[in-house]
Parts: sequence; C-alpha cells; structure tokens
Amino acid sequence: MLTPGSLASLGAVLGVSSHLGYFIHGEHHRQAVRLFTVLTTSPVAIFILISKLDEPASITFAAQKTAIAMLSYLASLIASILTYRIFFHPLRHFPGPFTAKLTKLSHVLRLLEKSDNYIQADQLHKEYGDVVRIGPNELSIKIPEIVPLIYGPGSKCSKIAWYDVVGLPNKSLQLERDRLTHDKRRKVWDRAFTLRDYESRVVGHASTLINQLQARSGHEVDASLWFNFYSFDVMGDLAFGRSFDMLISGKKHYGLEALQEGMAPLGIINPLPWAIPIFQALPQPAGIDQWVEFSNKQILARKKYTPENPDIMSWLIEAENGHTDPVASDPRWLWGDTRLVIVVGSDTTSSALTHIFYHLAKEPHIVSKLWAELELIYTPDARYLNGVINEALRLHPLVLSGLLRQTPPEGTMVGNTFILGGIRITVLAPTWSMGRLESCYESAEEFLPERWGERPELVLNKAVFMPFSLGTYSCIGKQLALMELRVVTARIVTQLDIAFAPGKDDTDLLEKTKDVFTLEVAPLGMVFSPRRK
Ligand code: HEM
Repeated sequence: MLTPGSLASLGAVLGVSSHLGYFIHGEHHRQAVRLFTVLTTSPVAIFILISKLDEPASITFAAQKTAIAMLSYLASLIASILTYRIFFHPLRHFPGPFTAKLTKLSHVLRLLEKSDNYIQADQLHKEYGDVVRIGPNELSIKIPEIVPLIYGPGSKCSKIAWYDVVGLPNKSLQLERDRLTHDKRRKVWDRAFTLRDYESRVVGHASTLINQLQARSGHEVDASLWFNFYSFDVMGDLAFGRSFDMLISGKKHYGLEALQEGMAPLGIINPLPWAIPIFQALPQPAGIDQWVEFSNKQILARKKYTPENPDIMSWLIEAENGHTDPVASDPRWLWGDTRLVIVVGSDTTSSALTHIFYHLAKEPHIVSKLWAELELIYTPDARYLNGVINEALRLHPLVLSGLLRQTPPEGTMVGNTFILGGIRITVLAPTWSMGRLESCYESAEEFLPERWGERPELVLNKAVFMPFSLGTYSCIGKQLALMELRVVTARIVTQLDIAFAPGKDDTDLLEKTKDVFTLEVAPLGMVFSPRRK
C-alpha cells in the first residue's frame, strides 16, 4: 500500500537527487522539449502505476496520490535549486536583486512591458555597482578591462547555450558555438566579402532613397521606415541578387513586417535559453511562421537563377553544391545563413542610420561641419563623417544589452574575483552602458564626432568600443556596413536639409525603441528639404 506519506517522501528524495545528480551539471537546453514532455506526461504514467500497484484504489485516491507525488517532487526540486542558488552558488557573493539570484523568470517578467533590457541593466548597475548578478548563473560586468577578456581575440570564453537554440533546427555562422566548425563556415562567408565591389550597387539604392525623400520634400516622413526600406533593398540585392523594391514602391514588403514580428518574441524570451525550444515546439504565432516562410522562399527562389553579378549567396550556394566537407554541404547551413543575412544585413544598418540622422537633426552644427568636410573630400577617410558614424554606434549600439558569453571550464577572473571552473557562468559587458562610461569617454553622454578625429583625447579607453564585436566572432559585414552608412549619410547631408518634423523630437525614438537582441527602432518623424547653400 502506497501511503500519501511514503509518496511524498519518495517525491522529495527524487526532487533533490534529480537536481544534485542531473540538473546542476552541464547544459540541458537541448533536452528541454524532451524534459518538458516527460514532466507534463508523467502525472498520467504515475496515475496508472498507482492504480495498478495500489489495488483496490478508487480513481479519486489514485489522483490524489499522483498529485502528492508530483507536487512533492516539484516542490523539493525547486527548493533544492533555490537553496543552492542562494547559499552555495559560486556567484552568491555578487550583488544583485534577490529575485535575480533565484530565477531568470523575474528578468523575463520585467521585460514584458517594454522590452527594454538595456535600460534595466543600466539601472541595476547604478543600484548594485560594476558587477551585478542579473541571473542565478549570470553576471553583467561594467568594467572596461573585461571587454578583451570576454570578447577579444584569444578569449577563452565561448558562446552561451542561447546560440544553440535560437535558430533551431538550422545552423548558421553566427549561431555556431564550436570554434573549429565556426572557423570553417567563416571561410565560406569570407569569400563573399573579400575584395567584392558592392559599392556601385549600394550607391544606386542610395540615389533612389534620395529621390524619394526629395519627392516628399517639406513633408513629414518616418525616417526610420525609409532607412529600413533602404537597408532591406540593399540586403535583397547584395544577398539574393534582387532588391525588394521598397524604395521604389514606398511600401513595406511583407518580409520586413515578418522579420519584425519574428524577432519580437526574442526580446522577451531571450533570457531563458531552455524555454526557446519549448516555445518553438508550440504552435507559433502567425508572425513567426510568416518570417520562416519568407526566409525560406528567398533561398528557394535564389537557387533557381544565377544573377549577373555574384551576390553573397553565390558563395554559400556554391559551397553547398560543390563541397564534400559536411560544414559546407549540410543544407541546414544555407537555411540558417539565409535567415542570418536577412537579419544582420538589414536591421543593422537601418538602425545605425536612424540614430545618425536623429543626432544630425538635433545638432545642426554637426551638419555644417560635415558639409565643410564633404565639399573637399568624400572617401572612406572622411574623418568627421567616420566620427559621426562611430558616435552613433557608441551611443546606440546594435546589440544594446551585450553579447552573452560563457566562462571557460577552468574558471576565469571577473574584476578582482576568480570564478571557479567546473560550472559555466554567463558573462556579458552591457554594451549600451559601456558606451557611456565616463572613465572611457570624456563627456560620455555627448555626441562628439571629433573624439574619433581631431580630438582623440576625448576617448580615454578605446578598448571598450566594439560595435562590431571583436575577435573570432566579430562582424564579417563590418566594411560593407560602414560603406553603406557612409554612402547614404554623405549623399543626404550634401543634398538635403534635415530637421525633426514639426512637433516631433527624440522622445519616441529613445523611449519606444525595443531591445529584441538587435533593435526594433521606433518611428522618427523628420522633414527633408532641398539644401539651402
Ligand atoms: C551597423 C551595422 C552592423 C553592426 C553594428 C553589426 C554588428 C555585429 C555584431 C555585434 C556581431 C556579433 C554578434 C554575436 O556575436 O552574436 C555581428 C555579427 C555578424 N554580422 Fe554584423 N553588424 C552590422 C552589419 C552587418 C552587415 C551589413 C552584414 C552583412 C550581411 C553583417 C553580417 C554579420 C555576420 C554574418 C555576423 C556573424 C559573424 C560570425 O559569427 O562569424 N553585419 N555583427
């Protein structure tokens, strides 16, 4: 006879031992769906077992006993996890909100309202100091020296579990955690970026953008949307050999809509990598399905024709067709890299452009200095123009809350503290806050392009400036992105006057932009008009 007491004890013992024997060791995100299925179906199995073992048992009794066994298991599992996290975890001495020590769920709940992870991280640093425990297993570290240690070439830190699950079932360059495999795939991508001349194509799209802004001269336009059209069209052309023609139609392609809806849930669920596969296994919101379908369509269509001028996909498709190397020929790479190129090739530059033009509208003296420079030269060496771009990327980085990395198995130094090896800790440098560190930038909150040119003394510690990340995993599209930004900024500034639309300022942009791993940039009402000489 199984008494309620014996079942409760058995559940409690199993709860503690499954924590200490299994959950506390290693990573379990890849098994998340299986574990979730076991957890949700085991009450039925236990019910049947109790009914058999406990004859004659009424259904009510068997149900009660099942509930006792399950609840005592879950209660003791949770109690064991929380006790460990509060009293025994290697991060227990680091300051941070009490709820963050217990669970990352509190983090997710805080994001539900505004998806403003970077602002919340900044507030936590103001409250708790330079190193904050922002999750049971996670530290946000606002110390300049940490940047090369976590991200720099030769860093022993690796990408966290999030990278494994966010693109499932596909693979992609950015999401690959194994360094050797990543390096092999990076070589395939390198061919698409080495010595390719994409500038003339970019200039064509910039001219279309300017024509459209001229056609709307004196009227309010949502600059954020038009820069999105530009970057999406450029990405379509350079990656898939065909523009999406949004600049021509002036309308949002459903692909852009799908991308934005597909990325939105990430802003909320990101802090819980184990929950991502479970979320993906459930029926997906229409937006996400549309995003996947849109992305798949691009590569299927692209495979059917060979563009006149090679595009980024030319090299990735060639690798899939021609190689015996599994890293090149596994079709999951092409599906995943297609999604990657759509995200990183479009949202990134449009976000940077929107912030550049927000600052130009706010501080007209910068525009005058740009005119002066661009009247004399327009080359990649235009120092002030490059300074404007750097300042926008410093104050409004693409990945606002920081790139998540894992400490090596042998442990690592965090500030002055050594974190023991054996358990992998997630670490990040909060990019948005780091860009505003007074110890690294003189008058850090001010937009001062000259700090990157004629007044280098305004940069006190250049090591923290890493808008394109550093080392092995740094942005492969950096030079392309900078060229896209220079081409459009130089052309608009020399041809059009720029102002905020009447009654509009920066409020929406700064308060409504969402942190969804990259940025979902809020509208920016501006007026462009022919330049008064
Ligand atoms: C202003 C524009 C851009 C910024 C600020 C930017 C920034 C970044 C950052 C921070 C990463 C590292 C992500 C991580 O470690 O998880 C990254 C990776 C990457 N970016 Fe960019 N990016 C920009 C534009 C582009 C463009 C236009 C492309 C080209 C299509 C591109 C392609 C990539 C790729 C493929 C990776 C993955 C590299 C790897 O893991 O080896 N990016 N980018």
